[in-house]
Amino acid sequence: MTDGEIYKNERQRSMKTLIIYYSYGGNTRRIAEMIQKRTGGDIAEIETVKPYTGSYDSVVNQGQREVNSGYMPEIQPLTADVQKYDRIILGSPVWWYTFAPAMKTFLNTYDLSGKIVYPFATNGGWIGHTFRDFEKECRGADVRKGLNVKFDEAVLRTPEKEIEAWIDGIGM
Ligand SMILES: Cc1cc2nc3c(=O)[nH]c(=O)nc-3n(C[C@H](O)[C@H](O)[C@H](O)COP(=O)(O)O)c2cc1C
Repeated sequence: MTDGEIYKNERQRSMKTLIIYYSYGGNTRRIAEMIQKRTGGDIAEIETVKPYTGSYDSVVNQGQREVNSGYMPEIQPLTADVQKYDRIILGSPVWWYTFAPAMKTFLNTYDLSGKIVYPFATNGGWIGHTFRDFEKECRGADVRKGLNVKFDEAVLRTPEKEIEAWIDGIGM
C-alpha cells in the first residue's frame, strides 16, 4: 500500500457514520438494521408527528397526493445529532417513484452539506427518479452510488450478497 492509500484507509475508518431511515411498513427498517449490524454505525429513525393510518390502499392514495403536491409532513426531532457525523446512510421506501414525503421533510430540515451520503431505497420494482432526487435534495453533499432493494410486499427479492457488497463498499 502507498502512503496515500494508508492515509485514505485510516481516514475512512475514523469517520463517524450515522444510518438514518424512514419506514412505513418495516422493509426499510429491516435493511437499515442489517446495515447497522454489519457496520456498527449509529442509527436513527425518521418518524412523522402524525402517523399514517387506514388501509394500505388509502395510504398509497394519500402518498400519491402528498408526492404530487410536494407536501412535507411534520417529523419528530431526530434522536441523533447529524452534525457529529461525516457519513450518512439514508434509507427510504419509494413512494410514487421518489423517496417518501417524510424523507423530503428531513432533507429540507437538516443540513447535510459537506457530508458523504450513501442512499438506499426499498421498493416493489419501480424506483423511478429516487436516486436523482436524493442527489438534488442533499444539497452540498457528496452523494455516492445508491442501493436499490427490491421487495415483493415483505419478501426481500434483492440477494443479501448484493446488499452486503454495497455495505462493504462504504469501507467502514
Ligand atoms: C404510498 C406508497 C407508494 C409506493 N410507491 C411505489 C413506487 O412508486 N414504486 C415501487 O416500486 N414501490 C412503491 N411502493 C412500495 C414500497 O416502496 C415498498 O413496499 C417498500 O419496500 C416499503 O418500505 P417500508 O416497509 O419501509 O415502508 C409504494 C408504497 C406506498 C405505501
